[in-house]
Amino acid sequence: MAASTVRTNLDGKPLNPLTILMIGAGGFIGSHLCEKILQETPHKILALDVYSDKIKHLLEPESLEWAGRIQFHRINIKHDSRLEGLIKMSDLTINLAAICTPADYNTRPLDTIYSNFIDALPVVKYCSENGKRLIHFSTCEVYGKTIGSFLPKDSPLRQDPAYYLLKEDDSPCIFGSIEKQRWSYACAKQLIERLIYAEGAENGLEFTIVRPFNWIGPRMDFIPGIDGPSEGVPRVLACFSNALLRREQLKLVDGGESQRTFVYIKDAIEAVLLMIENPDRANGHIFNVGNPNNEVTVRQLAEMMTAVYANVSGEPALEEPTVDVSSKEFYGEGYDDSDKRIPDMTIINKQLGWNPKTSLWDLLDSTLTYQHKTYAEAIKKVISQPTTS
Ligand SMILES: NC(=O)c1ccc[n+]([C@@H]2O[C@H](COP(=O)([O-])OP(=O)(O)OC[C@H]3O[C@@H](n4cnc5c(N)ncnc54)[C@H](O)[C@@H]3O)[C@@H](O)[C@H]2O)c1
Ligand SMILES: O=C(O)[C@H]1O[C@H](OP(=O)(O)OP(=O)(O)OC[C@H]2O[C@@H](n3ccc(=O)[nH]c3=O)[C@H](O)[C@@H]2O)[C@H](O)[C@@H](O)[C@@H]1O
Repeated sequence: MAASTVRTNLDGKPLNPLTILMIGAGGFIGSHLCEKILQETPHKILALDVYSDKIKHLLEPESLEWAGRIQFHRINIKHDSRLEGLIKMSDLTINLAAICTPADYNTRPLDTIYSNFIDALPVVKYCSENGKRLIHFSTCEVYGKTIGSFLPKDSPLRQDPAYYLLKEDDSPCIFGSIEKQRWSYACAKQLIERLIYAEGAENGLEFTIVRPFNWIGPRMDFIPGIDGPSEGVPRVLACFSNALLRREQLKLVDGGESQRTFVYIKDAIEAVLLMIENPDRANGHIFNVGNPNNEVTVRQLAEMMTAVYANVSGEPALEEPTVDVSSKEFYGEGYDDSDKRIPDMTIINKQLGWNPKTSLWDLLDSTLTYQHKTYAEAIKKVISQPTTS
């Protein structure tokens, strides 16, 4: 960034350098957000996480252009008295910390609820008490299931956007029964959203809530047995990448009929930077951030990833690249699913003028090129090792 450039926000006001406390900076979204802020803005980051592997390249070597603008704090927000001090030192707090892999929601519901609700409480409280701005990461899962999912399969109303389009200020939150522990995450996220909203209404907290719709790209989650637990189940991008790298079949849960819209992480991060730098337009709002043009069923996603990976790796795809598995077998008791997730973009368009750019083919191409370069050799080594009995 040229030192002489005067950066302005969407209303033409000059931008002053901010100190940003980023909680969960060492995760997938945090690592991309740190990169963007360091490369394109003069802001300082206090990066807080229990892990730093995904931002190691930003922390060292110290000779990098942004040395001095990022400081890592290895802190668990569950129990650390330094949290309030860091919030006080910052102009803005961004909270990304969460357990957010669906395999955990029904198998570790207590950890999921504590992580997404209880552990976020002090962050909200300290921001509110100290008059500090908060950008909190929620999820599109707060919408749960669509109204249309309760209609008969052949109902023409299912084609009507009124029955599936997810709107921040209008759509209801529809979860399954309490035994369906899948919804522990969505419910905890919904309650923290309501608490933040109430802090805004009653105590004047300046807040923005982000609802990401399946952001994907490099550094998402982990590859089991390589940089994560060998029995771990990450989100779908990493599950399918892992299978492709190992030349195993991609598992389609309950037929792979659920639909998702995927957005490229680099497009989504542009939206977050707009929120950071335009508080007058972002405060008090909840924003869907997704790409309504990139909708596929999970089965279609598997087919696309198989085709792209064959191209990227130069290895032909398996003759039968996918296999059906039941959700009970894959995730265990208590799993349930969102049927369809299309974000309404009216609010983010109006407030921030943001639109996603990258097609699903293009984002899968760059992401799977990254996965191949990063993991293919390591996987080959693991596979060639004799297994111990
Ligand atoms: N990736 C997506 O598409 C997506 C979609 C919806 C919502 N979200 C939300 O966005 C946020 C970030 O998601 P992500 O994909 O980067 O997940 P991630 O798991 O990669 O990142 C979360 C980070 O928070 C850290 N963390 C968790 N608990 C902590 C604690 N107690 N103290 C300190 N650090 C802690 C983790 O170590 C991790 O680095 C989450 O709140 C998630 O619910 C993400
Ligand atoms: O990314 C989001 O916007 C949100 O949604 C995700 O939830 P989900 O999309 O259900 O999670 P994925 O693991 O990405 O699964 C997507 C779909 O693929 C299916 N799947 C997953 C993995 C697999 O190997 N096979 C498979 O068919 C799942 O059953 C689900 O229908 C996670 O809950 C969160 O990270 C986040 O809040």
